[in-house]
Amino acid sequence: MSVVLEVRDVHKKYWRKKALDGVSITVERGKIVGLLGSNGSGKTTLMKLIAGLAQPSSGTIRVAGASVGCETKRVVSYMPDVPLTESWMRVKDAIAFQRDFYTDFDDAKASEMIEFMKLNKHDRVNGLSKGMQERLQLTMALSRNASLYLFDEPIGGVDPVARGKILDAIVEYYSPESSIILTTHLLKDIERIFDEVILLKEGRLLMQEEVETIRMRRGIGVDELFKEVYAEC
Ligand SMILES: Nc1ncnc2c1ncn2[C@@H]1O[C@H](COP(=O)(O)OP(=O)(O)OP(=O)(O)O)[C@@H](O)[C@H]1O
Repeated sequence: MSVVLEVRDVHKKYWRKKALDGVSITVERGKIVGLLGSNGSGKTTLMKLIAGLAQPSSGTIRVAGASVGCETKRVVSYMPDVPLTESWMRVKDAIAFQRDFYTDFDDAKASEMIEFMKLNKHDRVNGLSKGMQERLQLTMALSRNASLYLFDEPIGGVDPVARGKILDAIVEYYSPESSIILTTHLLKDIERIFDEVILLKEGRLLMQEEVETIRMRRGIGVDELFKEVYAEC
């Protein structure tokens, strides 16, 4: 199976604060990976570095074989933990913005997702609830045919009933040729879609392991593992 992401010995410092401290991970194509850790462990920082929105202090990051830069930004679809939309936009403007910006934008997929997410094209984005705003961001990110999707807390504001359906949509709308890295604190709800998990603590990599291996070797799920590992936090 081919590798879509290679992170080697990455350090990131904000002044004296070490946000990432020698992190190395590899993600293969077709995998859905949970990037987990307590608050401030470095998850968003790692995503920003992979997306090319910040530079590592040292170390290397390669996406689909290329160093992070213009080329990799074309194949990485990033949904940050804050909305990407402008206050004047309606839902249709936000979608059009994404279409204009990215050549891999898939109109058919976007239309299907807008319907599935129960979004109204004519609604103003600044009038959307937190959950609806997240549905829009997810629609924008998943409507691209990217190689790597990075979702930072994608459904924290979505109600529990819709959450399950949206998770199913994530699995359905992403291509098996691509990979997803997703951060979340809603482990109980989301762990079922993970193939692997990466655990960060205070900027360091604690483990990268397949969920199946965790279940087989330790006899516990990801939610329980998380509670064990971060018990003292
Ligand atoms: N722009 C910045 N300037 C200074 N320090 C920062 C900056 N961004 C992040 N940090 C620090 O780096 C560390 C890692 O932050 P990061 O946002 O990556 O954590 P996180 O795991 O995503 O946290 P959370 O689960 O709360 O979203 C934290 O100590 C944070 O305060």
